[in-house]
Amino acid sequence: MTILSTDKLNRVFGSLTAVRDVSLSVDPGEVHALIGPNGAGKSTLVGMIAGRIPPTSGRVVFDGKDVTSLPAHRRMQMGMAYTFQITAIYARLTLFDNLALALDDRDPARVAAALDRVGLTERSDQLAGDLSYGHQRLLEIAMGVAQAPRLLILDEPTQGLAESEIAGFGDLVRSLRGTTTILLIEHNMNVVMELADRITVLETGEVLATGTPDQIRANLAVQDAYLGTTHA
Ligand SMILES: Nc1ncnc2c1ncn2[C@@H]1O[C@H](COP(=O)(O)OP(=O)(O)OP(=O)(O)O)[C@@H](O)[C@H]1O
Repeated sequence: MTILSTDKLNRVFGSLTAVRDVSLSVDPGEVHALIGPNGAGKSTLVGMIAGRIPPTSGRVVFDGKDVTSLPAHRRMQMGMAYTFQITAIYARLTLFDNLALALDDRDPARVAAALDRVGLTERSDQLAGDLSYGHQRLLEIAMGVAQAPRLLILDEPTQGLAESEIAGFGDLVRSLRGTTTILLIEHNMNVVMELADRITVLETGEVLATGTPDQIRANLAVQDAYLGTTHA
C-alpha cells in the first residue's frame, strides 16, 4: 500500500529535463528521504508532488486519487503539508499567533504542546521575525506538524540549524514515525542515514536508486555519483 506515488513524472524547462520519468512510491508512516547532488531535480519533483509546479507529463497519486491537475491548496485540504526553503511564517506575529493560525485554534494548551515539540515554548510571546533563522525553520516545521498532515514534506529542514537543534529535529521526526508519513529532502547525510526508513537517490533528474539506508550506503552507483566514497 502506498500513500503517495508518482508515475513517470517529467518536467522540462526549455532544453533541460529537470525531472525524467520519476516513479516513486511512499508507504504510509515511513520517513522517505530524497537525496541527490545540487541540481538533481529534488525541488522540482517535490514542487510537482505538492502542486506548485505543473508536470510536463506523468501522474501524481495521493491517497488513491490522481491529483496531477489539482492545485496546491486542494492537495493541502487532502492532507499534504510542506515546508520550503523560504520560510512561510508571519514575521510580525508572535510564535503563539503563528501556531494558532496553523492550528486554527487559540487553545493555549494546544499551542503550547505544538511549540514544545520543537523546543520553542519559552519563546511563545516573541515576534517570529525576531527569531534566529534556525528557530524560524523550527517554527515552520511546528506549524506543518500542527496541521496533523497525512504527508509532511520537509525541504531541507536542518539547513541553518545548530547541532543541538538538529538533534531536537531528529527527536521530532522520530516522534512522528509511524503516524505521519514524511518526505524529507535533506543534504545532511548523517540526518538522512539516521532518520530515513527508505531513501530515493536522484541524479540529473532520474532515480539512481531506492532502498534502505544500508542498501543505499552499499550501492556502488550511488557511491560513485554522490556519496563520494571510494571502493575497490
Ligand atoms: N524554473 C526553472 N527554470 C529553468 N530551470 C530550472 C527551473 N527550476 C529548476 N531548474 C533547473 O532544473 C534543474 C533541477 O533543479 P532543482 O532545483 O529541482 O534541483 P535540486 O536537486 O532541488 O537542487 P538543490 O539541491 O540545489 O536545491 C537544475 O538544473 C535547475 O537549474
